[in-house]
Amino acid sequence: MGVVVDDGVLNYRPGAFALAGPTSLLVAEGERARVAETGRTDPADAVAKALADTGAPLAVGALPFDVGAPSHLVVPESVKTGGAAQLTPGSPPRLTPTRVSPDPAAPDYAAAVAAAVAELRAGGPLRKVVLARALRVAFDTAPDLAALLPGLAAATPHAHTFATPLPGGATLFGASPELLVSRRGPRVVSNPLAGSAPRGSTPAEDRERAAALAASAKDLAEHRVVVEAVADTLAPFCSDLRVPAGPSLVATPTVWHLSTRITGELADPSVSALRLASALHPTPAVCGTPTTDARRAIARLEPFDRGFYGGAVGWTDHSGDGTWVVAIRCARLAGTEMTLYAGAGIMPDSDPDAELAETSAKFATLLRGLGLPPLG
Ligand SMILES: C=C(O[C@H]1C=CC=C(C(=O)O)[C@@H]1O)C(=O)O
Repeated sequence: MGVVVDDGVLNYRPGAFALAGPTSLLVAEGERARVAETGRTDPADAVAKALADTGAPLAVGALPFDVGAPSHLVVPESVKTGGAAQLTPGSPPRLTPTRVSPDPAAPDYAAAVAAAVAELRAGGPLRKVVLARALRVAFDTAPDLAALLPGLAAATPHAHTFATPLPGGATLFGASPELLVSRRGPRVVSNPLAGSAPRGSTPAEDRERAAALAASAKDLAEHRVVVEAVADTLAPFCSDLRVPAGPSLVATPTVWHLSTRITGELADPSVSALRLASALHPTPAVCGTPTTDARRAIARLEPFDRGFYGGAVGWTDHSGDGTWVVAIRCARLAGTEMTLYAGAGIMPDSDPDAELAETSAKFATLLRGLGLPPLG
């Protein structure tokens, strides 16, 4: 197998892996080898072995939210890469669902946030927890991802649009605004996001919301927790690590985020992108801090298994280069059932209604990009 470089438009076919960033595109098809299920261990060694055994240039796939669950990593049959981040251009199709049901219902999500706030204020170890909700959407006929992904990519030009097959025939797909880690030679980049506000409906309101987010003590503290965790994890791997003093603002079509781009030079160039991704995951942007307490709170307060939502999706090659994005703004498609996910970082001064509104704004990225009706 070789990597075919193609600067043109590349087609996505269902069952393939795709990761389309603002300046790059990778589409991988087929399954030459499945990397041995690796729950609770760092999968980087298993992937390196699979690449050495097969002589293949790279592996692709997904890490689940729960680090104790098996990852889904494969050595594909064929890989195409492109410089231009284009899937076949297209406008979003109109999807007509037969049923849309939130899980949990909005008042129950707000109650879970209130319970988390009470725990955060109680003086125990928990400092931040990310609580998610799901939207279960049913259709008469199975939606065609090949038709959906181009519209999603066009609607979210600054995100990484992705699709990755999951065990059992389902697919996780989405438009992640958050780079967990990329490695090119010795150069490492991570771009954590945390602290968010829905976009405004007029330019003036939009500017006000951005300014309020940039000045929000709650959101700045929520963001700092993530930046500190990412920097602390990367520091032992790096001879040089640059962490900006404060965050900047980035916008998705529906949400403002606080963002910090962290860059570094690897001290040991044999450390792969996947090893860095495994060390970083789960960051407090998807879990909370301390990690173990946050994971326990999530298990108690969320009524569903996250599966691969909140995990990581990406590729790593034989030289150790790779790109891994945080699996957010995403959905799981299994036949005629689609489950969308959105979470929010809960801090001691979180307002349950504001966190609910934040998750609704996050759902809107995907709903719009897929041509689904807005939340009622
Ligand atoms: C967990 C999600 O977002 C994370 C990433 C960016 C901002 C976040 C926030 O402000 O809460 C979350 O930490 C999600 O979109 O499902």
